[in-house]
Amino acid sequence: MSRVAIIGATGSVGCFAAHPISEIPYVKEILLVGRPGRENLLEGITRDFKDSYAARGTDVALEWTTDLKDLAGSDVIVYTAGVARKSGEDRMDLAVKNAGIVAEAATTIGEIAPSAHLFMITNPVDVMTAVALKYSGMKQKQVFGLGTHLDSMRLKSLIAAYFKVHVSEVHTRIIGEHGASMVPLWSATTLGGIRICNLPTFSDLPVDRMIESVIQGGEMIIKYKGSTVYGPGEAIATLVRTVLGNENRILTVSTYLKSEVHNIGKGVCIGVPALVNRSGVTPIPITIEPDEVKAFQTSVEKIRMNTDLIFDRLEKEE
Ligand SMILES: NC(=O)C1=CN([C@@H]2O[C@H](COP(=O)(O)OP(=O)(O)OC[C@H]3O[C@@H](n4cnc5c(N)ncnc54)[C@H](O)[C@@H]3O)[C@@H](O)[C@H]2O)C=CC1
Ligand SMILES: O=C([O-])CC(=O)C(=O)O
Repeated sequence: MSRVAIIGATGSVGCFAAHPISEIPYVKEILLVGRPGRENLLEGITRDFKDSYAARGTDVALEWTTDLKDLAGSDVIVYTAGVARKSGEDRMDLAVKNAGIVAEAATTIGEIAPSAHLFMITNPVDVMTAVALKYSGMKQKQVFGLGTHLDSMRLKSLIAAYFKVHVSEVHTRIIGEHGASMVPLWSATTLGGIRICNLPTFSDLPVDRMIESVIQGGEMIIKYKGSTVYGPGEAIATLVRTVLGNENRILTVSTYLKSEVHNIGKGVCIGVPALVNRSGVTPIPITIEPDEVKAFQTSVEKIRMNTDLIFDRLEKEE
């Protein structure tokens, strides 16, 4: 039975994620981690959750801490701490601020919990995954980010609604940046197991409008309600369950690339299909259409440039 720690647990996403994570059958302990000075808030959140566990009949031990040393023995560490964007900002605008926070925490995590899986949520998530990987010194398999999994779920929902089918009938994938340069893989999108491009109605599908809606998905929610919570929270729980349950699912997460996608992106952390199980995350080799290759190349270069800028800055600050 496993122990999951959530760093940034007083924040919107970290706090909500504790709820679906507590429903995962393999989870026995949850540790909520917050900053010093937030003790009362952490105690309040913990008491409130414990009431919900009693009401639901959940047998999970829930504790809180402000000391990263308590991360020892964690199987998965979900990292949600840092600044969130406001409406009108780009996720990349958070890079400088969040990189400093992530680098410091990742260094400690690498020392305290070197065999845990470190699962990054903080934005810009692809760059933060690279920072966490470098500063934790942990293995590539162990450090991964939510990447374009949530974007893929947003597209899945739009396609299911368009065709009026259950979401489970739709398989789709967005790769690349968790941001404006994301790349939808229509070539890998199926409806009831049939490639969507082979459906007579495919030409009517408003693909550009759908992708624009996914790109703007987070922005619109932030504009209307302040933060995205339930989508990311459930998506986080899916990844935690897949790792702890050794479920061998193929999910689109941000991971360290070698040559898996047409030899593009060596050394960059970015969203690609990956096998996810108890040993961690392994990108799977794929072949995609020429226009998708081109778009992925553009997305990779954007993330590479921003990651390099952040690494330079962090090195100068050291
Ligand atoms: N990858 C994805 O799909 C998603 C990523 N996010 C990202 O997750 C992060 C958290 O989002 P929210 O929970 O909405 O933000 P929030 O503002 O509600 O919570 C932020 C949390 O980080 C902590 N924090 C802030 N500054 C810190 C510092 N200097 N050191 C340590 N901890 C610090 C706060 O105490 C709080 O617990 C943001 O970067 C956001 O962009 C959010 C949703 C989805
Ligand atoms: O949009 C944001 O800033 C939060 C996020 O990454 C998402 O919900 O996709």
